[in-house]
Amino acid sequence: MRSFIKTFQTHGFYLAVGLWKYPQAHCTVSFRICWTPARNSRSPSSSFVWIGAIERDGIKRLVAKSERFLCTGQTMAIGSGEGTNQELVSTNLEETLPARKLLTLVIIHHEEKVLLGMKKRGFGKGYYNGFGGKVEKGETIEEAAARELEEESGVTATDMEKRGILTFHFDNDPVLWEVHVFYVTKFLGDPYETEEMAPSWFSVADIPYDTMWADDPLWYPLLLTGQRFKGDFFFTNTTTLTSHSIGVVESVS
Ligand SMILES: CNc1ncnc2c1ncn2[C@@H]1O[C@H](COP(=O)(O)OP(=O)(O)OP(=O)(O)O)[C@@H](O)[C@H]1O
Repeated sequence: MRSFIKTFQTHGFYLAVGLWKYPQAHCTVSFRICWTPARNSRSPSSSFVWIGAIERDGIKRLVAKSERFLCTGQTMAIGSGEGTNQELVSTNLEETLPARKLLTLVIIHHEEKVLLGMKKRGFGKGYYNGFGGKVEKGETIEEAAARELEEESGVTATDMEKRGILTFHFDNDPVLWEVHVFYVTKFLGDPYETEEMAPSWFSVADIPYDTMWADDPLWYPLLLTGQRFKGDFFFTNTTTLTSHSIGVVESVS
């Protein structure tokens, strides 16, 4: 985590400006706080105005407009509620970010065709998709992508490149799903049917979007034309896409 916080004093007011960067979580938290000094040491709370923003994957959200500030000596805490008995939300802003689950998705594009698998069980059963799954403890995202590809299709990628990050928000799940998308054109072995997936080749013009996740037609064209991208997708009832934002980016690392 990289961070800075600066405080200023002027005309009886204090001003704090801060910035936290969380490269691991692709996230930046910034804030400006203006507050009046505490009236006395037994009443350390003072009124203040807070303007904060969380920027994640290039998308900025305003997180708060005003709250109460607990200021005791050199320590500062962000709280909600009134008065000095306010509930402490967190002294560590990282804890206020929503939980994320990391997943991978590998798309093989070879000789004008795309390899997709019909999912035979579990999440997304009945849909064609690339190959992937959850990142397990102790492995990198790249290792997870290579492992899932081998487990689900029997092939080994030799030129895997990360090309996209997609965040899925489901209205029935507080955990965000962060899917790292990898592009492969070279591989070893012949794909075969496994317990989880039945693979087939499709020409680019015949990708079966009708039997795929609703977000897929929004980013496959970017992937297949050499672009890098980041997107946010909001689903209700697990499979209905209600809104989204997607953009081409320079780098996805
Ligand atoms: C919502 N829109 C979506 N659009 C496109 N692809 C989506 C997706 N949502 C999930 N995916 C992918 O679906 C796979 C699920 O993986 P999933 O079977 O749950 O993982 P894993 O193999 O680890 O599970 P089990 O071993 O069965 O527990 C995984 O590649 C993930 O990236």
